[in-house]
Amino acid sequence: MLPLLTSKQIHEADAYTITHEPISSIDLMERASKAFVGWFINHFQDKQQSIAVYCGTGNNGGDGLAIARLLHEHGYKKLQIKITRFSEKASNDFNTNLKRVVKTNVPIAEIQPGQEPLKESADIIIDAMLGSGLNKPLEGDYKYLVDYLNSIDKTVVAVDIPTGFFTDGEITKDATVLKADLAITFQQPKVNFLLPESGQYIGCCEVVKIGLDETFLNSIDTPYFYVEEKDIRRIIKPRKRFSNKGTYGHALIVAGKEKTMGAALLCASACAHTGAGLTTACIPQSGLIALNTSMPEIMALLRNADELPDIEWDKFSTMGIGPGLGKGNSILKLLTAIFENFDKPVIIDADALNVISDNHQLVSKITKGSILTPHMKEFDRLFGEHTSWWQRLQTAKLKAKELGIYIILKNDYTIVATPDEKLYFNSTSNAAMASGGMGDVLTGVITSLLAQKYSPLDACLLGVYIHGKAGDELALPSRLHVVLPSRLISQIPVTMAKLKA
Ligand SMILES: NC(=O)C1=CN([C@@H]2O[C@H](COP(=O)(O)OP(=O)(O)OC[C@H]3O[C@@H](n4cnc5c(N)ncnc54)[C@H](OP(=O)(O)O)[C@@H]3O)[C@@H](O)[C@H]2O)[C@@H](O)CC1
Ligand SMILES: Nc1ncnc2c1ncn2[C@@H]1O[C@H](COP(=O)(O)OP(=O)(O)O)[C@@H](O)[C@H]1O
Ligand SMILES: [K+]
Repeated sequence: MLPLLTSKQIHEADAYTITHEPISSIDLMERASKAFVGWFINHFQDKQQSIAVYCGTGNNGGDGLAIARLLHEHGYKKLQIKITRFSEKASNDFNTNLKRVVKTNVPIAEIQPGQEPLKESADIIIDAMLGSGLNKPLEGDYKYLVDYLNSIDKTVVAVDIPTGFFTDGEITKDATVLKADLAITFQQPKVNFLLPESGQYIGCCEVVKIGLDETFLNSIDTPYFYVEEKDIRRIIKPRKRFSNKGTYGHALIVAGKEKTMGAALLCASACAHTGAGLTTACIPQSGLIALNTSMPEIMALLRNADELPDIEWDKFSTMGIGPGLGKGNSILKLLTAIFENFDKPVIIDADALNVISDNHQLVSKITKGSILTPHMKEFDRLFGEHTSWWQRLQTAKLKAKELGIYIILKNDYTIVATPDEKLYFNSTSNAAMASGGMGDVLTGVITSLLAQKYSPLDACLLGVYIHGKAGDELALPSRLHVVLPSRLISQIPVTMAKLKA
């Protein structure tokens, strides 16, 4: 699990590494700059392209100067450096790197406060003006320059962090940020890179390791974690010899109504494909033929609008409730009955979440350890309108603790909030998965894992990861535009096998 740090904590890790490795700060800057250049030269191989390196006068600018020198040494011919002398202060490492780069004869221009930006004609802009030292929104000279650079629509590669972008805290709607096609960031992704609001500022992000002290990084107290494949490999369990269907639990999928039976079918199918020993779908009579013809493996428990279905509570290991279920009084009664009679954690999604939003007294009745899987709109219906994802993170953390539940906030980097106030960011999935029914599949996957006796936390982390990974395996190699949920379902056993290999 990679702990994600705030800017302040990254500065602490920086200082710790300098003292304890030990390494001088100028050498650490050189290491970071080399890591940047290593990635850059692999991806921008045309050495005839013109490159302008914009440098502030802090350490981000110091990196920029070192990067310009290293690119010069690698044979990049058309380099120029532009220093923003907007402050009288300059860091020691900036000054050292300035002395070093002067010897290369790469042309250097300085932009003074109040000066019109120099007309920029370079093909590529390397942004090394401000990084993790940003301490206020851009205004004045920086804002003017960044607005100009944004207006000329060049390829921008940010060093560590785009100028003007706060790595933690709320991203305000009117922020001025130098939009980066690519951010090559040091050591680890920054929390705000993983939130949807960053999409308009950062085209894509690459993380390059710079050798900060790993033991120290892992010891820092943070609620934010990034889930990697090695974490998932530790969680996923093998199918054992002599096991039988009873070993892997019996899941009940409570879903579907006449015109949204597809949601129930997707959810139940995903549940079976993820390995539940038995799957039963609690559906209306109108869906029975569809269920029996499309998935003979799955059993049916019929329900009608007028009375509660006859659920044998002890029979089921867990329940996944909500996809295509519909709303209204009968569903309210059904949910209430489940919360009153079934004492194991359940998974609550889609319409079931909306019924809870409309009947807020149900929130406190949700069985402890249960898992809610809202997308952004369902989340806001449940817990109130939010104007930013940072706010949503804080609410998810608070509510997961208060209610003793797990909240899976679905997104590009889906977030799992836990009762012990941690937030885990998933690292798989892609935009080809933005297709109706994909959330129903996720609910089936997680229900299946809970039925197989994974703890709620492991079921959340593993389920979200597998779901996204199956989508990645299908979409990324051939750059598929779209992956349909039913296709993703058939990939799940393959994905799980690879993770266990
Ligand atoms: N561990 C790592 O990851 C490593 C990090 N390294 C690099 O160091 C970078 C961080 O460097 P840094 O701390 O010197 O901060 P940086 O971003 O250059 O800002 C400098 C000054 O800008 C100013 N300023 C702030 N906001 C402003 C505003 N809105 N408008 C105008 N001015 C503003 C502010 O001055 P002040 O406001 O205090 O006068 C501040 O002191 C990091 O991103 C990475 O590139 C590597 O070299 C080595 C390992
Ligand atoms: N752009 C995207 N990048 C990554 N994952 C995505 C993207 N769009 C959707 N997904 C994933 O697909 C699922 C969509 O869930 P949801 O919105 O509930 O769909 P539905 O209600 O249609 O079943 C979520 O797991 C989400 O993480
Ligand atoms: K920068």
